[in-house]
Amino acid sequence: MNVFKFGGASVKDAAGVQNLAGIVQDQGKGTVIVVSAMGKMTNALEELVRAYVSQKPAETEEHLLAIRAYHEQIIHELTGNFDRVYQTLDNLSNYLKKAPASTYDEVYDQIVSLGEIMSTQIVAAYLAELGVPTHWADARQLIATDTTFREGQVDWEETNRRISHAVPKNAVTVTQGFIGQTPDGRTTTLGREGSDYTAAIFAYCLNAKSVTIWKDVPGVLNADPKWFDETVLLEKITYQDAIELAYYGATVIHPKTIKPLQNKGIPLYVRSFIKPEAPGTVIGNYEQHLLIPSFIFKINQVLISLHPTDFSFIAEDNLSRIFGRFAQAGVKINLMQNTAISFSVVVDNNPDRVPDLLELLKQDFRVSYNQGLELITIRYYDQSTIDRVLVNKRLLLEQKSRYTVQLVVKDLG
Ligand SMILES: Nc1ncnc2c1ncn2[C@@H]1O[C@H](COP(=O)(O)OP(=O)(O)O)[C@@H](O)[C@H]1O
Ligand SMILES: N[C@@H](CC(=O)OP(=O)(O)O)C(=O)O
Repeated sequence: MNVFKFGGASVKDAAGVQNLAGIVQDQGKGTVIVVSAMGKMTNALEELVRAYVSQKPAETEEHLLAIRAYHEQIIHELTGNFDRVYQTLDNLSNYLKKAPASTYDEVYDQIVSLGEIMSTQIVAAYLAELGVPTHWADARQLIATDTTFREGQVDWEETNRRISHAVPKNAVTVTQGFIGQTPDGRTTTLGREGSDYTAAIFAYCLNAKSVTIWKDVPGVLNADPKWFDETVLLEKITYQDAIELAYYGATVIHPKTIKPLQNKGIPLYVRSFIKPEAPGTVIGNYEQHLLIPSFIFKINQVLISLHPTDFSFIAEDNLSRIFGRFAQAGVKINLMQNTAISFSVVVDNNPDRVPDLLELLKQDFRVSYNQGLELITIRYYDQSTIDRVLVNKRLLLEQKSRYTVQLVVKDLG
């Protein structure tokens, strides 16, 4: 049994859905297909949430209409029974008529999760129309999480129990990435880009033979082609290297994806949905680590520096307070460095979270911050690779370990 994951880019329009069907039709029954929201729908739904929670009816309506039109356009170009998609759109419209009744993050999950619900309803209806025996599985009833909205933590035992009974052998199962449910039935999401992780959860629970994530790139490259002109396809990668690359921000794979697969020795293929016959990249149990340097760029970073307001050093008590504040604000640390009397942290400049974090930190520390920075990570670096990425950049902070260097820079261009 194999698990396939199709991200938003692969199903951004009707041609994408048809292409997916072409790839899936060659597969045996029993295959599980995990699908993300279509195109940039998650971003569009996020904007809808912002308008709705801040009670701007005209803006809310405008976003809703755009979301409806986008899905209707795709449906119009396909054949199949899409009643369930219209039902979901109507449910969303009704939900928005009432005033927001819970926290921002909880409302976010109830709304944003519908992107995945609609994409899978479209894909399942289209596959069924082509005569593929199709089973639409509701991932909310399979992936059990806690109540950490927008970053649901998976209850593996319960999820395993549910998934192992939920996948028929005589059909292709179509399910949603990115979403789950709390014990009392409220929808959660697993964190942005979390559909790869869903594929790994299904594969783990079903002891799958392999997972394939279908992307708009030939496989895992040694740098994001959006930033680098000359990239090299990495044909084979160890789980360890893949975890490190994803952890440092190579967005081609969600960082939580690898560990469950590594634990069961399930290979992860990253292949091109544009050129499905090409072998792509395989991640597995190999001896040899990568032989060429890999580059990871993260833009829109903010460097936050903290200084105690009294005469204390940055020692255990201050550190535990600092980490507590980051956890409270739900902000992940990309890099940290301390001296005796200061502590510097680099994080993604998320407008939903960073302003609250700064307020929390100001309660205990003198805080300064520097926005609009880039974080460059090079795995298997040497001096020439560092020199290459520093052209036209001002270096603010550098951190080296045996295999990895991280550079916080300001673009001077
Ligand atoms: N090392 C890398 N190798 C290949 N692609 C990368 C790498 N790092 C970042 N990317 C980016 O990842 C994108 C694919 O991931 P993503 O957009 O999340 O796909 P999907 O929405 O299908 O899940 C590529 O278009 C590419 O720009
Ligand atoms: N749709 C969600 C989950 C996801 O993983 O999407 P994608 O596979 O398109 O990156 C998001 O955009 O965050």
